[in-house]
Amino acid sequence: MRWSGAVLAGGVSSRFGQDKALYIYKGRPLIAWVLDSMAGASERLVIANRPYPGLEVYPDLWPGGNTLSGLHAALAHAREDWVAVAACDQPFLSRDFWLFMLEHARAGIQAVVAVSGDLYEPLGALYHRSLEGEVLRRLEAGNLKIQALLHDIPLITLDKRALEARFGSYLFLNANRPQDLP
Ligand SMILES: Nc1nc2c(ncn2[C@@H]2O[C@H](COP(=O)(O)OP(=O)(O)OP(=O)(O)O)[C@@H](O)[C@H]2O)c(=O)[nH]1
Repeated sequence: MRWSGAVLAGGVSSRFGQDKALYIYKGRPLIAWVLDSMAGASERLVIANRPYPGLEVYPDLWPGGNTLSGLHAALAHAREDWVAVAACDQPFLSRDFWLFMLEHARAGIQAVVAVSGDLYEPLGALYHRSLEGEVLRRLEAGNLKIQALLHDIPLITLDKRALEARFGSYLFLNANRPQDLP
């Protein structure tokens, strides 16, 4: 199956103190690790509101809605039906992880997402392009919570602990601050 990859990098890294997408971790920018995990995608988009030289950058189309703006732009710019969406600060996502997620994508659902208790992992998840309209409606209404969006749509959930056991305990780690990185 063909799929698009989208890395959200339109945040302001206020907790990190510098543009975290470009922070050098184990010799490479954080965003490079995330893009590498999407090597199997037919396209890899960076969703941001500033240029990243050498990368295909697409802007938010409805700015001001935090990660929901990024998700909306990812779905709007992607050319494949299924879109792998990650944050720029998730260096432990992997190719095998995305392939496993894609195995669960099927007709009639709009997302494949890890869950722990009643908390979803909205970044490091697959979304169907058909969600674009619903996401836009929520942006227009100021209803920016991705947890609420996921609660309201047909989706497949995968157990977060089981995914971490299989793909690494840091799988979903996102670095809000440099010291969050192992
Ligand atoms: N395209 C886009 N991406 C966003 C937006 N807001 C946050 N992101 C991205 O979404 C991911 C998760 O957001 P946060 O961890 O809160 O990142 P951040 O906003 O840069 O960091 P803080 O300022 O410390 O909250 C990061 O990869 C951000 O770059 C936005 O408005 N548009």
